[in-house]
Amino acid sequence: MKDSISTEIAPNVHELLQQAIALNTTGTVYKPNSRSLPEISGSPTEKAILSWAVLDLGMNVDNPKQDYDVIQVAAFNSEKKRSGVLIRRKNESATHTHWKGAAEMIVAMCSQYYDRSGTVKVMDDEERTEIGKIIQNMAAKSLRCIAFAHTKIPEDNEPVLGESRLTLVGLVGLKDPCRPGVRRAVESCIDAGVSIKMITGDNVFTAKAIAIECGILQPHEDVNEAVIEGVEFRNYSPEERMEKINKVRVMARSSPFDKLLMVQCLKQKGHVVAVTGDGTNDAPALKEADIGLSMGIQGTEVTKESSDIVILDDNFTSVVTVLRWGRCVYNNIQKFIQFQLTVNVAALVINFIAALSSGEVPLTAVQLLWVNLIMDTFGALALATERPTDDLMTNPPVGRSKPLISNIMWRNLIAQALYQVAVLLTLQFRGKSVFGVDERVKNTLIFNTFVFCQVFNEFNARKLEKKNIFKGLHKNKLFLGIVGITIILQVVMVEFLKRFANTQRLNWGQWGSCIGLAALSWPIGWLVKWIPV
Ligand SMILES: Nc1ncnc2c1ncn2[C@@H]1O[C@H](COP(=O)(O)OP(=O)(O)OP(=O)(O)O)[C@@H](O)[C@H]1O
Ligand SMILES: [Ca+2]
Repeated sequence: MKDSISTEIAPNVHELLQQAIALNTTGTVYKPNSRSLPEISGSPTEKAILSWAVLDLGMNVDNPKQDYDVIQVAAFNSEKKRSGVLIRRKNESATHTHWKGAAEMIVAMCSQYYDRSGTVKVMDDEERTEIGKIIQNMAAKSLRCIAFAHTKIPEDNEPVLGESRLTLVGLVGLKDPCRPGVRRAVESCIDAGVSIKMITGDNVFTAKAIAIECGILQPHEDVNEAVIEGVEFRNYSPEERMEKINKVRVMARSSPFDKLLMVQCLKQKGHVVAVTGDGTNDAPALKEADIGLSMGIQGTEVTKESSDIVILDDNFTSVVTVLRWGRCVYNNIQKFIQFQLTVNVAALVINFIAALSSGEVPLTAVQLLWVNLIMDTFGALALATERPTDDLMTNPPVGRSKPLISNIMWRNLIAQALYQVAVLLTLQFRGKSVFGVDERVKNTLIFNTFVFCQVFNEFNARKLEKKNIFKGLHKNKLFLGIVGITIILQVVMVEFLKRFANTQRLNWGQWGSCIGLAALSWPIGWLVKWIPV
């Protein structure tokens, strides 16, 4: 196989290619000793080209380095998408220019080409279209197409790194296969209401093929508006850009500025934007994005510095994990806030009304401190440690301008707070006659009912929307532990800490009433969830 490739290339072309690959590169080949495999490093593209030359063509990249001096270098950048060198053979005065880069751009700089036998031919229009087709065909197979071009500058001419009238040496197609799991990750993101856009430096055809491969585009859909080139996007008026941006899903041949522009437009549209990237050319977009995710292994230092999250394993599927945990934390904070506000509203109202009407408050300072402990520390531990569930990934994303306390939360909160206030005020004003007890026992009844209302409501708070509040409960040991400890401590407060907590012992019937009243918050919570908001 190796031999068949290298013998198909004419000797003079082979030599030019060897110069081009060995001298016009930022990658390196290191061979510790003659028997070990060479270690190749550099950017992914450089690495691919060097390993093709060394391993498949059996080229020696050290020879050209010894024979030639590099006089001038035009380094690769994302704007120009090509790199060039000006070289001179030692003890000769003629110089050679080598260019390598994005195929159609390099071909546009050529006026001649080497044919199969290694003779130079003029590139007329017909051949130009033919070469264009070859590039397109390679791209349609999701290959990144790189072209090599050369020109010899005679000794009496001034040696400059010219960009025209070159001779095309050859084309190579590089495959960057879609990593396993990416397709599924893209799917999960789309299901979660996140739209995915691919911005790449590759040409339109390669970009389209890769986008189809990883599920960003569907194979047979009309991609007229979905695929766009960087220049086209750049040259739109701001209004046009705003109008089209939602439809664009793939942007090809983009410069770093195009990437940045895309993020700015999306943000202006009111979207929350996350960007992933590895190269220096992604840094501006990463910095501008709401969430910048960089790659830990391939990523350059600049990229990592500009990002908020570094994905250590370079795996796109980790984006889904980030999304999942991000939503989980947000959701847990919402649950906690809803729970806290309910307790606060209820405690405030009952003490306020009681103080106004009788001048005495039913809940003492120690009791309120205890309640505070339940809702702050214990509540946070119980509710905020809930692990992500699958249905988080089927909800639409929360918009930039959505309030933290949603209507759903207000609904649940108001219902529970109203119920608690109603029960506690009834106890305050009718408790003594209904239960036939004195002031102190009545106050203990209020305190005990109030605490148990929170215990039951803690279960309600586990789900903001779902009616089954017990789902996954057995997996949350911490929650169950906290509830258990709260109940035990409450019994101790009421039954044994009379002096400290200002309480009176309650009999079985009174305990039953407190718990029964509090338990009603479950059916109330369930009923309330039928009210659409
Ligand atoms: N080392 C290189 N030398 C010459 N041309 C290159 C080199 N690397 C990439 N190219 C060309 O530039 C294009 C990629 O440009 P750029 O690096 O701006 O894109 P990108 O979006 O960062 O791509 P990716 O992250 O997939 O590498 C490629 O399609 C290729 O034609
Ligand atoms: Ca890149």
